[in-house]
Amino acid sequence: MPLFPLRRIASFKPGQFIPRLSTPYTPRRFFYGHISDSKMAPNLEPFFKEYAVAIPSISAQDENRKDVFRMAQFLADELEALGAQVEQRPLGKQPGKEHLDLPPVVVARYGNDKNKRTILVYGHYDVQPALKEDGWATEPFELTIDEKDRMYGRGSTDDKGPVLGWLNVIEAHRKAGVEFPVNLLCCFEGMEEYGSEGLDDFIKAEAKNYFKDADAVCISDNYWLGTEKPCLTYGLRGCNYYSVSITGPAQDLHSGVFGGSAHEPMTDLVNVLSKLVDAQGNILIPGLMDLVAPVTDEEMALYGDISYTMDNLHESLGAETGIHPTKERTLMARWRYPSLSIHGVEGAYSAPGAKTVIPAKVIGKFSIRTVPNMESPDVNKLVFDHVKAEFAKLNSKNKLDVWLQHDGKWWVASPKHWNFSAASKAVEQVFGVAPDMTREGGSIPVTLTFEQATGKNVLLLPMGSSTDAAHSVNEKLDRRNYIEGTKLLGAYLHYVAEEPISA
Ligand SMILES: C[C@H](N)C(=O)N[C@@H](Cc1c[nH]cn1)C(=O)O
Ligand SMILES: [Zn+2]
Ligand SMILES: [Zn+2]
Repeated sequence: MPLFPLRRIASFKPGQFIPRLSTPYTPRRFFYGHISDSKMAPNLEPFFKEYAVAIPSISAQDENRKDVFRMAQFLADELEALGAQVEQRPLGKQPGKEHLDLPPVVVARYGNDKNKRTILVYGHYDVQPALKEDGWATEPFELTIDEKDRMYGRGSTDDKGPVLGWLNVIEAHRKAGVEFPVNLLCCFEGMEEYGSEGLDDFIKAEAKNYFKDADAVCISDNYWLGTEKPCLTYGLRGCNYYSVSITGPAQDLHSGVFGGSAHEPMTDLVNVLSKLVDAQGNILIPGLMDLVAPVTDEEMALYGDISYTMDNLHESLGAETGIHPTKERTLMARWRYPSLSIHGVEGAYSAPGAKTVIPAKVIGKFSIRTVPNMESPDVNKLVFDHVKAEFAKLNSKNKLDVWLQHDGKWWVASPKHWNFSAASKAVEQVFGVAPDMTREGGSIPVTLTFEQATGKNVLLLPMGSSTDAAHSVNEKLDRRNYIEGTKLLGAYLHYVAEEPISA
């Protein structure tokens, strides 16, 4: 494959004419839902309000399930319009919530040339919850672009931007009249932010069917370590998500009448939660750290070379509240040690004001990010035993229950594979630097499943940067990352086509 088409794809700019293209190239899909951007406005469709960031496809909230389905339909329609063969595969009912259908997996094939490599790309079209009242400066489901070309909106970086990046790559090739370098298989799911319910079985079933031609897998669903230098990622932490409920009185109580004379669920819960993790991030569950693989000298030597500073951490935190004094210790805490986070309490009074209520039932939520060699059943046993033992020490007459909501496995692979070499060359082509090789603190539950079920190498190729605030308020994707990231995905596919077949 000559480099010419690659250069052409990798060097166009938004709004710039490229050969054989009658209109300026604009990755228009992402800009549906946004009208005031003058550069993009001429290319917007009149029905813009319906799409992409504008669809609140929140998988964790039952009332948004219809929106998750709408988002699947949007993607399927877009892929079909681009000439892909698309199917929406049902996954059945949601376990534990049988009144809800799981959103479909949108699978697609673009190209079926036996002489080309086949790349399977995975992404997710569901998003985390978001409310303006959480502290967003703009409406979370209206894409808003500021004067620094930062594109704000829930899902912008996690993971609608990267998913649409793959579609933009197809569109760019079609508009430019450039032959597509590989066959592309797409697998886009709608439950990733809720533990990828149902997808493991689907991947295992399709590994030797729909995905059988895949030569390698690429996932664009994580972030650079900083804001300037891209990275390729070869490891993820897992995630075990727990709920602990405490119930007592038959209904909420007046604290003046019952305070001091009844065991209070919220008091018990706060006591139990305080025994999980200390203020320095140390997990207080006996035996848990014994499950963690020891650090080797070889691994220790890797951290120093990574382009990361404490300033990068402070920039993405928006504060100087890091726990550890050095970048090495910070990266290890994020990549290779477990962490325990307390996320919230259902049933507790959280509105402004001073209501003097004693909640009758509260449910605390926490999760543990897991690492090699922690196995989920071992972690669960230690968690359940510890929570029950700490509750027993309170001598409360309330009732406690603790359970696992969902778990996802950690993953660490070898980056010594043509899949990573191709991505590395693409980063150098598009950004002019060699990428850092990183692991990631977040979780993409199906990564290991793809690796094991297909037997193929899996690469994580992120588009967004460390300041994107995924899962937080004011999530954004910089326009530069979106445009250059789209080029990166395209260039990667061209380099994949050039990698020696024997590798
Ligand atoms: C890294 C990826 N973009 C992501 O955000 N994954 C989620 C997946 C999840 C949700 N519950 C458990 N895992 C994450 O890491 O929180
Ligand atoms: Zn994601
Ligand atoms: Zn996410």
